[in-house]
Amino acid sequence: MDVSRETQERLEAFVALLQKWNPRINLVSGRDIPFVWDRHVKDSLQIAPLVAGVKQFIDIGSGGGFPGIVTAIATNVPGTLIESDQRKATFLREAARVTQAPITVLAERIERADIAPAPVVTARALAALPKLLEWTAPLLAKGGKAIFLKGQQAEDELTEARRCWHMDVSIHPSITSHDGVILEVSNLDRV
Ligand SMILES: C[S@@+](CC[C@H](N)C(=O)[O-])C[C@H]1O[C@@H](n2cnc3c(N)ncnc32)[C@H](O)[C@@H]1O
Repeated sequence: MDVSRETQERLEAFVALLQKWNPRINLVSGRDIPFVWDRHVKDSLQIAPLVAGVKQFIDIGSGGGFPGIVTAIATNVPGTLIESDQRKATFLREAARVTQAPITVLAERIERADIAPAPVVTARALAALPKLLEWTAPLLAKGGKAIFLKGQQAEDELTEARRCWHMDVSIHPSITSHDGVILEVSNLDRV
């Protein structure tokens, strides 16, 4: 995905910070450190076109900032990143300061988050779809959509989730992982 030079520089500053902090906090697997750009940044960048143009987004279980920080940098859409691990939350705040990403960090458990719903909720590598939807529903504004980066179990998780939820789902193939998909979920409602 093409990004502007300014975005590229902000993303590079983010990756440099993550590489500096990772030995202390384990934001991503140590084995991934040489491949952060391909495995994590590019993977997260894929959802930028799906988020661009909305007023705000919420990213749940943000960890080291994937996709939350990358999305905020690439789109300049303001985001709230919910991450219960205090050390990771501190990292995310520092990443926002260094990169000028327009984010707010909520160092709280998702199920306790008391914030206004947003038109987009994102998540990556957090939980199976039924649990993700439980967490997402209260945070999603009416008419909004959820965007989940999922692995090869996505089809099975969708089957399971449809027992409890009505929803429309667009499935986009991942360009960074041959068995990964991006689920775009709208019209979410309990069965
Ligand atoms: C496997 S990591 C994935 C992080 C990131 N989204 C990524 O793709 O690299 C899951 C993250 O979600 C956070 N998390 C898990 N359950 C949570 C909850 N109930 N509330 C807030 N954060 C949670 C964990 O602390 C962890 O940082």
